[in-house]
Amino acid sequence: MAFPDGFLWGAATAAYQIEGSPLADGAGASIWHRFCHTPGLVHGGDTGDVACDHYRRWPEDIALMRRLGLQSYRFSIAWGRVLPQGTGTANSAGLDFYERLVDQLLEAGIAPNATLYHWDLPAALDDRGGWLNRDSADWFAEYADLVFRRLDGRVKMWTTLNEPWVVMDGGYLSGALAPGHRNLFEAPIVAHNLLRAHGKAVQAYRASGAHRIGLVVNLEPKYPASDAPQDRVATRRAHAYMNRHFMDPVFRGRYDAVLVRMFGAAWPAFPASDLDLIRTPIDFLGINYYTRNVVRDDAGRFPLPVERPVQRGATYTETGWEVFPQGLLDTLNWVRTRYGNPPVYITENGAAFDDPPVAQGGAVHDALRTDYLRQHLRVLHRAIAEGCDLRGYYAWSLLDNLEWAHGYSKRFGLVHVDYRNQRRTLKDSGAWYARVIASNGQCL
Ligand SMILES: N=[N+]=NCCCCNC(=O)[C@@H]1[C@H]2[C@H](O)[C@@H](O)[C@H](O)[C@@H](CO)[C@@H]12
Repeated sequence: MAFPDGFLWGAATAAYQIEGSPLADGAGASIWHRFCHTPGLVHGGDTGDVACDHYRRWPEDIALMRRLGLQSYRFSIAWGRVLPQGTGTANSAGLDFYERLVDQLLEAGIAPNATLYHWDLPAALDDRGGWLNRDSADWFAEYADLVFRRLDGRVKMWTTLNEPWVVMDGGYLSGALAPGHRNLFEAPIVAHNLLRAHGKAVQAYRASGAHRIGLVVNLEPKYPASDAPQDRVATRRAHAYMNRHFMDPVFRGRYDAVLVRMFGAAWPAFPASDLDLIRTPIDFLGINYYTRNVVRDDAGRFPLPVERPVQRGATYTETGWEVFPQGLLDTLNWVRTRYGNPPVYITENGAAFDDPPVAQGGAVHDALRTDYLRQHLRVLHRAIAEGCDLRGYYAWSLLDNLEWAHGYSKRFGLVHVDYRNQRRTLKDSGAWYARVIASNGQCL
């Protein structure tokens, strides 16, 4: 099932999850450095102090990307490496690191796809209120403009934010992610400032950039557990809270009324002009897809109860997510029909499984991951046939890495990392993905 000519095949990572050396060469600490170094918050007390040591081993990792035949590599830039205090004086060593990485990617024939914010807010800005401060949109635009002026042209695909929903829900409601707040009144303020920051960065790009910029969202289709009215109402609420929450303002210039009602008194009165900023047109949408959610009656409770009722006969990943490729097709058709069929890249898709250990001779027989990826790629081919403007796909992740509060206990990589000695081993799924890329999907 060949994909269209020019379909872009890649893999993705994020700075704090792979780089290590979070304070090297003048870099400023991030909220994830602080979060990991706060006892009890991350599995096993794991931190990003070393991670995959990519800050030093990036040439070796580019060689791995060449071996996979990647056409593009999605990575994120650590704001605190570039602006240690978040604003003000730039750190040339930090900019130099990303410039060298980009230049070598281009040398290898791999198109860089840079994400400006993948959750690692400079701690100095969190001390000034972080995303709760309306000034955060200006701080982000200053950072974005600095990086655009340094790298645009060599980087031709930019995304502003990675998964603002997770930043809001994990960082300010459940508290499971940095900065670990649990405050219903903070969540909509953070979401709104993230969206304003996105809009200001897009406007900054239109002033100086010459290529393409987008936004990356996590979309998770919601299905009612039954046809009972209370299950259907709960499903619509879950859909409003996660999926329409950011898509509606960015593409339609207004918030979902169901969402506003759910927050009730916790929903502030935002200036109408903010929505004009937020809906500044983008060039493409990045969708991170992992799983679906089956939703039962929430009895009107908010925040929503986080539950994933077990589906008989389904396969589940190590993060507890049901393997449900149909949800990816349903999501892509929903985006196509509700938001005017924007150009879409799958910017993350993958799974953590309990991989077998590295076998003698260096192999990792991760058949479950290969099967997960194959099922989802086959669905993409159908989505294109059904009219979705799907431009490319990035597997999550190039390397096993720091899975946030799960620490190093969950492995998503196409490449195994032995954290004791940083040895990389290409897994069977990685070798298989290389064949998919080489055949433009023909071998699926
Ligand atoms: N309720 N509920 N919801 C679950 C919704 C899933 C949200 N998590 C993600 O999408 C994260 C994304 C992240 O970019 C990457 O940095 C992470 O390593 C991967 C794997 O975890 C995924």
